[in-house]
Amino acid sequence: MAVHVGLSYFPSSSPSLLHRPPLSSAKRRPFAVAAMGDDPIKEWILSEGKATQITKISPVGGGCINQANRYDTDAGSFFVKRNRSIGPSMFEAEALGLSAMYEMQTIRVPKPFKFGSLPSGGSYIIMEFIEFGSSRGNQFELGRKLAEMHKAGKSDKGFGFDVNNTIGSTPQINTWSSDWVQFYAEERLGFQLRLALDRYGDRTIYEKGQRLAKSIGPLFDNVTIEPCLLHGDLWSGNISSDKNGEPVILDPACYYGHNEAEFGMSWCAGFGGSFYDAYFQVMPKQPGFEKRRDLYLLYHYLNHYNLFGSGYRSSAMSIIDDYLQILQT
Ligand SMILES: Nc1ncnc2c1ncn2[C@@H]1O[C@H](COP(=O)(O)OP(=O)(O)OP(=O)(O)O)[C@@H](O)[C@H]1O
Repeated sequence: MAVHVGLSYFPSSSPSLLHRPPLSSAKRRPFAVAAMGDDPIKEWILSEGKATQITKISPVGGGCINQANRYDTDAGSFFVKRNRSIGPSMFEAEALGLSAMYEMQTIRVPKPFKFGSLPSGGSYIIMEFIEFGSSRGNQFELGRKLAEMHKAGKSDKGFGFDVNNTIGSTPQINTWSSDWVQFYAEERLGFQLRLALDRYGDRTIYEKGQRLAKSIGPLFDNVTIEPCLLHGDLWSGNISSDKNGEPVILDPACYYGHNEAEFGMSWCAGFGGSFYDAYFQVMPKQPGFEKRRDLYLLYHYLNHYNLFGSGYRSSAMSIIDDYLQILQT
């Protein structure tokens, strides 16, 4: 029997924070919802994927959260990720993020084809397979193309995204907001600070961090902030290049936000001078960029603290202390 799945974003077993009311289906579903057969991946590849035979299935290493495979067929290769325990909401968010970036036709991202539930539990996503080249690619091109994506990817709904997603495995709340400073203070910093309080009982970082979150307004004086489509989790593990040396970005946590927030993972992205030069040629540097830089690192340091423990606490705490001093709060 064909069963429709994925009619709500998050199954009832998911953390309630992830739940968002469904939007109108016409608006939010560029992908058909998968019907469940014995092997929905094979079924899709052999029907809409236009293959008549799958010649080889091989594992792809490198990811931590999901199991990845390459499917070779007579209609080309597909990249498939499976998660044995999480429902389709996570891959729906990945598909919507990839699709939003793909549509900009600026920087290369894999085209997402399908996501759905697995009959044995868990979920899958099928996307374009990209043959990676041997180099990390050209930093100048990466900066230029990323800036072009930021420039092209505008939103008339404000800051946020149509679905919540995850940053690492931490929920990332994307409820639309017209106010970036409030969005960043509450949905980014505030969310992580509450998590640190719940997870570690860390009242010091929570209270100081909340003081900072309420006082960041002056850091944005004289800046016009437009919502730009962000990859959201841009570190070296999610950056590659194709056979032609063109940059490719993968595994996003997309939302529309201030473009500078894209550099929040720069401490493990290896961006060099030519990357920033090219980026700012397309998206000029805004007044006060340097003084906001650490603020955007803070969200990811807090997330690393929440995900991986106390090794990241001091980095987050010293950013908070420095800003409290600068802002005299
Ligand atoms: N579209 C693609 N085509 C070919 N290979 C890919 C593609 N997307 C990802 N890969 C490769 O597969 C590996 C795993 O993918 P990915 O990082 O998306 O997995 P994940 O388990 O979801 O992520 P993570 O655990 O890193 O958050 C990547 O390191 C990359 O080398």
